[in-house]
Amino acid sequence: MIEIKQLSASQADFWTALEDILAWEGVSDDKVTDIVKEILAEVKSRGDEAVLEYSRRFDRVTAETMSDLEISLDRAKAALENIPSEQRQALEAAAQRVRQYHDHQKQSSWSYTEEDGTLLGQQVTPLDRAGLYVPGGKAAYPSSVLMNAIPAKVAGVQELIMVVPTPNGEVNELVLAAAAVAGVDRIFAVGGAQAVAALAYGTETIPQVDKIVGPGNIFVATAKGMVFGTVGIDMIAGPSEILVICDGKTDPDWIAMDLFSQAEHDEDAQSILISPDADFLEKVNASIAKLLPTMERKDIITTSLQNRAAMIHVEDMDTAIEVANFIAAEHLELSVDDPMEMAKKIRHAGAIFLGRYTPEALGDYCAGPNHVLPTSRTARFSSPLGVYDFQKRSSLIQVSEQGAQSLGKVASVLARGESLTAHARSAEYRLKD
Ligand SMILES: NC(=O)c1ccc[n+]([C@@H]2O[C@H](COP(=O)([O-])OP(=O)(O)OC[C@H]3O[C@@H](n4cnc5c(N)ncnc54)[C@H](O)[C@@H]3O)[C@@H](O)[C@H]2O)c1
Ligand SMILES: N[C@H](CO)Cc1c[nH]c[nH+]1
Ligand SMILES: [Zn+2]
Repeated sequence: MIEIKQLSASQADFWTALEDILAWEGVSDDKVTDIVKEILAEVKSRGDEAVLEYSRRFDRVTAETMSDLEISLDRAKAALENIPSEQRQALEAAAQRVRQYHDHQKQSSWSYTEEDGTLLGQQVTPLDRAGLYVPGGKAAYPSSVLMNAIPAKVAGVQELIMVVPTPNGEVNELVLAAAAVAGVDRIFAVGGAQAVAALAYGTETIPQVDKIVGPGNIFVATAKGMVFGTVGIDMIAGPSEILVICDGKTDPDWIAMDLFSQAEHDEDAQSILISPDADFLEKVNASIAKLLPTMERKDIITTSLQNRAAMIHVEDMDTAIEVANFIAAEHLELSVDDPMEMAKKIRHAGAIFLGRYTPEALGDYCAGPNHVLPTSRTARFSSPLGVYDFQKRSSLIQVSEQGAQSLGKVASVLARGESLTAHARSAEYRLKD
């Protein structure tokens, strides 16, 4: 019988117990840090040769040269032609919804003109070249291809370089088909820290990019953290998480399966249920015991639930909200009568799924919003991957002759206060008297 931690928000040590459950040990592993540092240094100095060596070692590919690891766009288009039509239609339907949603996020340049003719504003431009990391070690993620590539395309990024590991040299046809649907420009069958390093520093074959986006395991996340500064990154995403708040009136089998849906990603994934109804928590425990043996990935789910899941009993919904805001989960399901009212009180969550008919899984594939989301409590300060991650802003300043008189005096005083004489004189040269 699977043992899931049962907590009560009224127990004396509740908040410390919760913090223990939320702590993700993977983040502070010195061994991983050392391995990733070495991989980055080797790829930086030896380029393709090092990428090939690591791909042979970690992904067991048999490629002789880096060009063997480039997958042509014709190959991706052929994959799209050859997958079953049901899969092609699903990919295209999902892509269309993701595109439509992200179209709303596109930011435009803006400016305003002051009375004296001075113009101020921001010019919004896309990145030139983005690197898309598509995870592929334990499972293949065509949906992540769409979620990474489509916002970049909407932003107007000129070149999208996708990397994806192909364990044992096995290429996933749906991943390639998704790359064709989303308009990726180049694809390399490379994963892990070596892929991140290649995108960050560039190699003889893999072009250097301006920003690397996309989720991945601890090696990928650590590498992204280390190359930040050389290139931009979207976020450091940890294992998937789901938090469900339920009033006890949803079918317990539905809630059990929603918890499984994230647990099946990874042994380190986290699933938490909060309810004011103690009997309901028991019913979900029973559903879990009943449904677990039917799951294809029951071993991963079992480890994830045993190590990282929790059932939390609360006195009322206000406490449920307080706990949810503390957890700041990647995905938050509000399985209650009036989810919209409750959502107004949620301050921290990557994505909020409203109502009993909105399982998180629909957001993973086709609702439209991005599924690359802040994890490990980082929703307190970061947001879903979006078009804005592929756009940057330059300030626009055009001072009129008249404006230069008033601004010049202010700047001159402040510059002299900082003992920066060249600044002061530069402003003063434009003064008429
Ligand atoms: N947040 C999201 O949107 C999202 C989406 C999909 C997947 N995910 C998460 O992404 C992760 C994917 O992980 P994954 O492992 O399946 O694929 P991955 O592509 O992230 O990692 C596979 C790579 O890890 C490297 N690696 C493995 N063992 C290594 C070792 N001992 N030393 C050095 N390098 C090693 C290999 O190079 C391999 O190519 C999961 O945690 C999953 O939950 C998140
Ligand atoms: N739930 C994952 C993000 O945490 C995304 C995903 C891809 N495929 C299925 N799920
Ligand atoms: Zn998922």
